Amino acid sequence: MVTTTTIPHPQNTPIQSVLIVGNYCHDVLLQGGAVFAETLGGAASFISNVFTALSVSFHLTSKVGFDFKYPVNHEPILIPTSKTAVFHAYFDQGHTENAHQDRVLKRVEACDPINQSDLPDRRFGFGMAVGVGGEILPETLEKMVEICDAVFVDIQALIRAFDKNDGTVKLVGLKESGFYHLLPRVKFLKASSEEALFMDVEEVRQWCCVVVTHGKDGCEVYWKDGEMKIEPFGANQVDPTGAGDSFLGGFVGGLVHGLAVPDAALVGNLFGSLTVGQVGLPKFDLRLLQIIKDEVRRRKLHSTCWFESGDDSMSFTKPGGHEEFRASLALSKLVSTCSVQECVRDVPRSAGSVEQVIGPPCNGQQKLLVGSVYDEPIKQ
Ligand SMILES: Nc1ncnc2c1ncn2[C@@H]1O[C@H](COP(=O)(O)OP(=O)(O)O)[C@@H](O)[C@H]1O
Ligand SMILES: O=P([O-])([O-])O[C@@H]1[C@@H](O)[C@H](O)[C@@H](O)[C@H](O)[C@@H]1O
Repeated sequence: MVTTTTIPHPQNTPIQSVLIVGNYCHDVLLQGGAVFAETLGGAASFISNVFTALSVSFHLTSKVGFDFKYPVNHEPILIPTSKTAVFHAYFDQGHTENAHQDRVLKRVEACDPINQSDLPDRRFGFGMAVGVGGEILPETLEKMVEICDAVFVDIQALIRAFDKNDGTVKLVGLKESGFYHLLPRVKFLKASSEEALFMDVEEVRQWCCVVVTHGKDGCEVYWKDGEMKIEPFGANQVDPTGAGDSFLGGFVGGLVHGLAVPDAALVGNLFGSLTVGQVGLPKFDLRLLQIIKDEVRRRKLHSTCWFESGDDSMSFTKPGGHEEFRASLALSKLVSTCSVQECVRDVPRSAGSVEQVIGPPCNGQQKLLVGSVYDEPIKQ
């Protein structure tokens, strides 16, 4: 259905392959009883967007139905007998008794699960289990830990349950999820502060590293022998959707580039903050990206990723210059607020093909009003 056209970036050759597993979905955002945006969604779409921005190569295993309506540059598996997963996000139904919850999510359509046999038959350095609608099964995660050196899991892929009548997303305890026994084979588990209430961080950190994101307050990393807070970046939030996904994309992208955990978590915080400033899937300013990539390259500590060598000792210590790295990333954000900008965007060129081009500024607010190339359905 959709083919990929990649314009090579001479000094930005994609590095080290990552396996992303999770379905794309259609997101409908509602406020005051009305739809204010419809966008491509799913953790897989936000993460691949960040990976493209950071020149990280990846393989995507994602399923959509016959009604999938967005142009994407990584082809999902089309299930002709199924519909694409759809989520409705209600921004004015947050439970006041739960300060962690900023929206109520309903899964109004589900797509097929991702089975072991859907995964590619080769090895990867990194795997990401990032389902949104219950599509990742315990056996799927089991195969991922077999074929990937280091697996990163978004807890939302494991603990979501869906109301039988209206699809309202509820969370179940991690222990009751059916995935608990696999945690010792997982490298990182990421949870938002709301989701972290459904696990015992003290217990889980004995088996795998845990990253808890705290919205505007940044994130916290827990490992067996320690923990640390990673400072946030400022943002003017217009839509929180995908912040956690983009965080994970930036975090893993940083690790793939050879950063230590605290520096990679800063890159995660940066992409989380860039995402909340736009509605739906964010577009990134080209100059901002170049600065981020230059800074990341300068910070690279290892020629290969640290867990390939099996040596964790240095990875959790904030390396010298961490604060300076944060300051330079913060400065890079200023570039995107300048008036004359250029942006990288994926433009549908003909039925079923997309191409990356550099174009005029992308203004997050504008996206809400006029839509964007990502938001534009493929014309039938
Ligand atoms: N309002 C905000 N300002 C700055 N950064 C934010 C904001 N909201 C989220 N982020 C960044 O995105 C990350 C993920 O956001 P969070 O809301 O915790 O996840 P989720 O989208 O899964 O609920 C945070 O750790 C932070 O780095
Ligand atoms: O906002 P976030 O928690 O990072 O992630 C979101 C999911 O929770 C949601 O189910 C999906 O519809 C969104 O597109 C996005 O992936």
